[in-house]
Amino acid sequence: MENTRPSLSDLQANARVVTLPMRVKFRGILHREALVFRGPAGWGEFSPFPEYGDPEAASWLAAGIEAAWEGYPEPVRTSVPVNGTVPAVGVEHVEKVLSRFGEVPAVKVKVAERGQSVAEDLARVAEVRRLLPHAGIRVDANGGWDEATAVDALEALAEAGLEYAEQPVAGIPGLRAVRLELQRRGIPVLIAADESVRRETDPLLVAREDAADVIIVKAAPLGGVRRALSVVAAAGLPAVVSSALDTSVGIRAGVALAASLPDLPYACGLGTLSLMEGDVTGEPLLPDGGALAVREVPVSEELLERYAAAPERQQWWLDRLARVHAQLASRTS
Ligand SMILES: O=C(O)CCC(=O)C1=CC=C[C@@H](O)[C@@H]1C(=O)O
Ligand SMILES: [Mg+2]
Repeated sequence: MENTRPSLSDLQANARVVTLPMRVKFRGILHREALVFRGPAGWGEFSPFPEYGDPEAASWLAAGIEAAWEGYPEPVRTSVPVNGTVPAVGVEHVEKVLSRFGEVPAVKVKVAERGQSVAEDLARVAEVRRLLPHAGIRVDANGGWDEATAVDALEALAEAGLEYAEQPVAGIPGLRAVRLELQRRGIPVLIAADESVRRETDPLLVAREDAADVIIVKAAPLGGVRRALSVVAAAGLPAVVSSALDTSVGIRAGVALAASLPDLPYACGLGTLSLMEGDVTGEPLLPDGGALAVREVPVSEELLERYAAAPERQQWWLDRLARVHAQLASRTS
């Protein structure tokens, strides 16, 4: 992709930094910052979470460059099913959060939030089950449980009927141990790996180690749609496409990935614009009838201005862009 790699000044020429307000706290934040840039093939996004280091952020930049300089592969479907996403809110807020997604075939519920108990997780999941008796339910612990707590919690949660449990514990050995213990006890919960795919140097290790039944794939941390497609093909496990809490520009990449996968057995975690108050387009990629259309995203100059980040945050992102661009340039492939 050497000939499609833009120079730093190519990227800077059309780069914009936004701070988008969120409707509900997610990952502990109420504002999502993102840098978007325009290239010959359209808009791309560069929005690694602020705490991520430059080497990890390089894959996110590769994904943005793919979008803006190469475009996406041919889709094999015209829309992709999406799940609703329920952050670690109190039971009394679940209905309101769910209402923002409309009708969805599945719901992902965040669990194991720091400072909360398994009882609170069980109550949140039970409330989703009460409100949506027929939806698929999956939980995401973001590695927040230890092994013993994970097995006990999943035994209790299994009663709600889970599609899978995403990253119940941190790390590949832990995932493998929990998966084996669930099997040994006959607890019917599949294990999905998220951080153990996107934050490992080798995204295929978790599959080789037999540590998961399902992999979560995100276009930005995996270095773009084409790279994510090859990870899925090589892993040989069912894949769930999910968002990185992106603007509609980044969600478009997730949609392209989901639309190009030969098999799409699960609803995608790409409905997250329902958690956001602002976006860079007047036509956000929001779920409609439980699905997102595979379509382009017209970026709005007016919204780029309305949500423009404060000058010091713009500078922070532009400095980061320069450092990470240098990282990417120093890689051989
Ligand atoms: O998968 C979904 O339903 C929504 C996306 C989502 O949960 C996430 C997006 C971005 C960062 C992560 O903390 C989180 C995840 O862990 O999957
Ligand atoms: Mg996750």
